[in-house]
Amino acid sequence: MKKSLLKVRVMDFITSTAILPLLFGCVGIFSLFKLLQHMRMKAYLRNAVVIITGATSGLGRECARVFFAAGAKLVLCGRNREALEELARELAASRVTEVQTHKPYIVTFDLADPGAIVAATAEILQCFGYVDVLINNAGISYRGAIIDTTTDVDKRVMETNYFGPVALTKAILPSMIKRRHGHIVAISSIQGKISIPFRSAYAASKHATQAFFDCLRAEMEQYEIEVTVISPGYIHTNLSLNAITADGSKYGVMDKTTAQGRRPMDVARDVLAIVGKKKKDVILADLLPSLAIYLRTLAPGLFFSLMASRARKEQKSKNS
Ligand SMILES: NC(=O)C1=CN([C@@H]2O[C@H](COP(=O)(O)OP(=O)(O)OC[C@H]3O[C@@H](n4cnc5c(N)ncnc54)[C@H](OP(=O)(O)O)[C@@H]3O)[C@@H](O)[C@H]2O)C=CC1
Ligand SMILES: CCCCCCCCCCCCCCCC(=O)OCC(=O)COP(=O)(O)O
Repeated sequence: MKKSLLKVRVMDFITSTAILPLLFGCVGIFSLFKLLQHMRMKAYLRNAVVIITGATSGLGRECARVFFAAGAKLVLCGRNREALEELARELAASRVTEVQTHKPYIVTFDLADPGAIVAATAEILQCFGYVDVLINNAGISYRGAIIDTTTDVDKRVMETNYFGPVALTKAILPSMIKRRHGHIVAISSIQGKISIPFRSAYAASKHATQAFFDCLRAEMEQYEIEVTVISPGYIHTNLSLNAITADGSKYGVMDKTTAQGRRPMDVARDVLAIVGKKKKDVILADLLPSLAIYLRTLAPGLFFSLMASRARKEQKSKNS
């Protein structure tokens, strides 16, 4: 049959049957579903009390911008009060017309200090009475060979990336359980799913994060508390500059991979949508890291060989 004749026959079929109205109906229902989802997401975050840790820089700072614009009552956390105050001033000066915005509240504490976490939680609960969303975003990275790394460094990374967020989450949880409402978010990493050489402490802390919050999700379902783990790939932030090395000194280098990473503002917008949609576990990365995760699961032997070869190459370039 000629191509043009086939086209005419197909068009005839479409117009003479109920396919066209059905097609329009499906598109209409889909658009309506999307609109309702968007409205529900906006209502979920409007006036919600949202704690963001690590709001002084990078992803946390951009999350603060997008959650502020969504009408959340923000609690900005970090160690540097001046940086948080500057951000709060900037947010207050920004013009958001769509929703009513709220002056952010600032709390400074070090995630490596359990006493400070308890005091900060008490302050937040006294001020707001409750917390709707806790975003465990603060974190520190690390570069070094296991053989050279002091246990103090391993502990420092675990304290900031794992024990701190766990302690903060545990401090907030009872108030959420009482209300049978709340949402805990953990910003993990692709390195919470796969481990790459010379990142042992960081990858271990992110794997532990994934495991803890997966357990939490299961335990909290009965209280209607949501748990979301987000695993981003590289983001263009100060993470590598602030990373610590095997002896605990600052790495202080903007790695090429980090510099070429996604814009923190774009990742923050994704975080907002993921939280608004109450997703449970999301990988926010390009194809290669996503494939690497599948490879680790489906062909671990091959994945381990690739990582060993990567380690050899990195070691060689360090020695030369
Ligand atoms: N950048 C990337 O490529 C990726 C980042 N991530 C994750 O994203 C999250 C945010 O990192 P990013 O924005 O990139 O990095 P930044 O270094 O820009 O920000 C890290 C934030 O964590 C805070 N922080 C660090 N240590 C402590 C501590 N002991 N107590 C309290 N706060 C602390 C810092 O605050 P301050 O020092 O001012 O107190 C800062 O606000 C981290 O969990 C990171 O692992 C995940 C995947 C990729
Ligand atoms: C079927 C073919 C699969 C090919 C897979 C090849 C394996 C390639 C390995 C890719 C490794 C990607 C690592 C991504 C790491 C990442 O995104 O980490 C995010 C961070 O947390 C960055 O922190 P850092 O301090 O390490 O900069």
